Amino acid sequence: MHPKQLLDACTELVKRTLTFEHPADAVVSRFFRENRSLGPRERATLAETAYTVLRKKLLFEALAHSGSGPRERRLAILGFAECLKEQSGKEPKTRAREGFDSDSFVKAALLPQELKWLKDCASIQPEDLMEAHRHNLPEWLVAPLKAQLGDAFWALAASMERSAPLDLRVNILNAKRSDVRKELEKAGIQAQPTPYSPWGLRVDGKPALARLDAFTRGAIEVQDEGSQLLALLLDAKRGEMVVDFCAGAGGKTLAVGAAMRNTGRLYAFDVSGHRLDALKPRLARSGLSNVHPAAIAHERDERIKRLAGKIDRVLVDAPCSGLGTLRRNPDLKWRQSPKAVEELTQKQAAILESSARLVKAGGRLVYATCSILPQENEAIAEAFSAAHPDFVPLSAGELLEQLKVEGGDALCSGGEDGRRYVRLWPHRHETDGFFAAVWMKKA
Ligand SMILES: C[S@@+](CC[C@H](N)C(=O)[O-])C[C@H]1O[C@@H](n2cnc3c(N)ncnc32)[C@H](O)[C@@H]1O
Repeated sequence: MHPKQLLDACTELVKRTLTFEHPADAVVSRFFRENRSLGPRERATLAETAYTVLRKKLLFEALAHSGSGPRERRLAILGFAECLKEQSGKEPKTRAREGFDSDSFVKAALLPQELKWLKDCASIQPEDLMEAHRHNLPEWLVAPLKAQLGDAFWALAASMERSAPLDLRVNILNAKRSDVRKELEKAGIQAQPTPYSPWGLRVDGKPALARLDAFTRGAIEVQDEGSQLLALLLDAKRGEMVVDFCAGAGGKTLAVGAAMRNTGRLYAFDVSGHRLDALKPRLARSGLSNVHPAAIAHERDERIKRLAGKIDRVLVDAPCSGLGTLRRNPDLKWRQSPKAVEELTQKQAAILESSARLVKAGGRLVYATCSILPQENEAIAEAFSAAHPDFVPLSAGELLEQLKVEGGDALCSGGEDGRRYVRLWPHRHETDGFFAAVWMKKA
């Protein structure tokens, strides 16, 4: 596709994502379905351009006050130029061999006056920008993040403007991490063991995985290292009765089922039958037969009542604002609101309350989110502890130590020993932002 046409397509995609009517990943997927002839590199440029605009929306909107032509085109030009620079920096050898030069590509796409405007924008120094144009976050999010992080707020804001690494979880039921690593290397894919999760591999770049044998035979699944750690924290054992209360498409379910070595019984509940449907092909690949997906009407469903007091381990990966995943879902910072978060906290408390009824004496309860807001995390956990003296809070740091996670203390915060909760941050741990609290039901 000619650079001019690609920029036009980027402009259209940027326009659609900025309506915020649907999640950006759904808008991008739909756009690709409507334009099936797009090649992999064009798709990558389109998606990254749209995501760059979402990540740096406040800065780009300020820059787009100058220049000429439709506003969406100006925003798309800024995202397009940045994305191409990034791409050429990441794969210099391959693309240089193909004669690709990002500057000439951008030049070929732009009108002369647009090129001049882009150069003027690039000459602005970061220190001359207003604060909001440097952090690109909505004001309502800034105060709670600064209160938690102090000066490290800026490192978080910068990390949220980058894309997340590609992490894989090796299915320990049918593969070994070291073998899978070698197999990927043979396919030209470099990967390193993740620093904390014993199941993880962090892949260089963003290679296509779906056609790899390791993928089709269920030896690997794409899963952020942080998400793997939450499944690990449940520490589900062979032969146990386990519930994944908010299983969704089953990222954590699959990890927990493999940790149970395909024994016992693992119920995967969710109110969304649609999400549970997405678990089925993954389940088929994984070789697990101990997982029982079931759609529930709500958290007080009859099925829950029947299992009350019978379950060894319950994982509550609660619906949340998702603000820990801004590297992957940058649109969330513009789609969420304080009101939506407030509503979510009520849902989270209700789900935790109901799911706790399942836990048997001596059993374990894990509450987790991919949020970085204390009201969805520590506040929910502390209110639950206060209302339930029969649930003993466990130290996440101690549990990670028992699970032989090296440097596990650095993943934790809160409580008397500073290790009560798992608290993962993109700028500190290179994972999405995650929270987890663990309790044991008194015998
Ligand atoms: C954070 S997502 C789960 C992600 C999933 N555990 C994974 O690792 O891929 C939260 C899930 O909670 C589900 N949910 C929302 N309300 C619920 C409820 N009352 N009871 C059970 N699940 C609920 C949503 O449908 C969504 O799939």
